[in-house]
Amino acid sequence: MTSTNDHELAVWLAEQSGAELLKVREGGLEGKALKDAGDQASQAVLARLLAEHRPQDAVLSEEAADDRARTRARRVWIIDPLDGTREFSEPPRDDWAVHVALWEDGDLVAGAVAQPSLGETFSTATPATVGARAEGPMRIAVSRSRPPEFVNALAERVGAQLVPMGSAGVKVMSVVRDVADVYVHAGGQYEWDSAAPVVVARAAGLHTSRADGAVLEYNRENPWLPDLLVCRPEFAAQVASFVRDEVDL
Ligand SMILES: Nc1ncnc2c1ncn2[C@@H]1O[C@H](COP(=O)(O)O)[C@@H](OP(=O)(O)O)[C@H]1O
Ligand SMILES: [Mg+2]
Repeated sequence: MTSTNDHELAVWLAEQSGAELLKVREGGLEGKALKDAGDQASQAVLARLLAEHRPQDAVLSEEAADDRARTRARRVWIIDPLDGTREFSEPPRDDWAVHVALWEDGDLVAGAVAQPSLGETFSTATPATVGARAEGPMRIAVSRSRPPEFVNALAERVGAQLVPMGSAGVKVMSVVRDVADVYVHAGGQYEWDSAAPVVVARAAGLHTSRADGAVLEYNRENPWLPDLLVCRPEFAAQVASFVRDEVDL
């Protein structure tokens, strides 16, 4: 790839890694061996290509030692080489993703979320348009393995259906794709789980915040960022006020 802007680079990186992950998945491994092979292969692709194409930039990755010098850097790539590792190891599930985000001077500025099994990449290079929502009750995307404790009470309060699926990126993109209206999470996550999905969702005009409505901050010394709300803007106040009133975050 020749020189390119950060938005296009994010897409290309996520798709290069996605192609590698599809190959790994065809390789006959299972269970933990497949998870580990996927994490390592995708990390290797992203680390190599970032070093080649953006040698000056810092990187925060789920799969690499955290060099805290990044907290003094102007530009930091925040990457999750394989989000939804569990689902990746359960073929033919398609709810896993590659996350590539760029943080610059205080906020997220570019990103891509590839869903290789769907052959789709969502990005800030070509922001998605979120159309009119499908008719019917509110749909809340939640973790299939670790849903927040309060989601059943929230669903009952607002008359919503729960839509369980793997991967934070896939759940955020489900709101972009009008498969869900809201993704709310609490109880644990790191910056790499939400950075790329959040910048892509913002570019599509969606609401993004902490679960209680507070501002999301990235490239902090401690990358623990345990809760998240991404939704159609019209649902943000209702969900965030439920979380503020009813949940100990
Ligand atoms: N309680 C928790 N603590 C730490 N990480 C969590 C978590 N709940 C979810 N996550 C992370 O968020 C991502 C999406 O999870 P889920 O599919 O359950 O919604 C996963 O990333 P990885 O697959 O990259 O590890 C998972 O590890
Ligand atoms: Mg992750």
